[in-house]
Amino acid sequence: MLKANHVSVVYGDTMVVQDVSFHIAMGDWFMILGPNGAGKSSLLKALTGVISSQGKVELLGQAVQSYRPAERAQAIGFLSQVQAPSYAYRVEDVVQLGRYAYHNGPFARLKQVDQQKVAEALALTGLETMRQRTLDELSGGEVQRVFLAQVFAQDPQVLLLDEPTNHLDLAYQEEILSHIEHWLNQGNRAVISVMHDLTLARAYGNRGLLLANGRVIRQGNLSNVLSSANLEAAYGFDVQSLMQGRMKLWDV
Ligand SMILES: Nc1ncnc2c1ncn2[C@@H]1O[C@H](COP(=O)(O)OP(=O)(O)OP(=O)(O)O)[C@@H](O)[C@H]1O
Repeated sequence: MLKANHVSVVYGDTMVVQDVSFHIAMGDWFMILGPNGAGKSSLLKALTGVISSQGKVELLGQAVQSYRPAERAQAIGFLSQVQAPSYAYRVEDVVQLGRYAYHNGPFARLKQVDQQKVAEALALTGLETMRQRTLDELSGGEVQRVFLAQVFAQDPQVLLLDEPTNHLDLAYQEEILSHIEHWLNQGNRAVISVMHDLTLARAYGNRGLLLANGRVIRQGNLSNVLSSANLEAAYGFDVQSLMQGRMKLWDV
């Protein structure tokens, strides 16, 4: 459903993503992994077509750069790393904005299908009872769920997520990722996410790639990608021994 062919991203005179190619099939949860500054977010943004890149990204057989903005928003849902609402919007208003791509302007009257998609998104994220509350009355994890509900309401075929569990405690991490997994399992969909937590990436993803200094160290099934040797090549130290040593702290 999505193919990246020889994608590179250049800022000024620095190439931060170098000649990356991969494909994603329906049902995949594809993880983009690697250390800080590796180029993960830049690659994700290049996939959406919102930043210019070299190479080609093809979504559903069409170059993503050639989509009109509304068409693109109907195909791709993008959840960025930082959600900083500057106004105390109501939960249902934020979720309804996910239907913006299907209308002429944000104040258009919602049709029955829009109401249904909003209701489904609120149900999928467990926000039905909070729909009248304002964002300033919610916890950080609940706010993250609201923005996830917004991209669910958008009803895209591919969801791009930049660190969806950032700043969330363990319970909320599991909750958000379970909601995404549930969404993915409804069929004809795919998820691509940038993740720092390698254990969560293993638990929820099936395929992915490991980036370091803008280059792919390895891609494919995560069990192969996340080998001890690949992790050491990407992070510059023995990641698996560190994680295993930390796990021993929990032995009683
Ligand atoms: N708009 C920009 N202009 C110039 N340089 C940028 C820009 N955005 C990111 N960079 C640089 O590009 C490199 C890759 O950044 P990117 O955010 O893609 O990395 P990342 O792997 O997502 O990092 P992190 O894990 O820290 O979020 C970094 O060196 C960063 O400083």
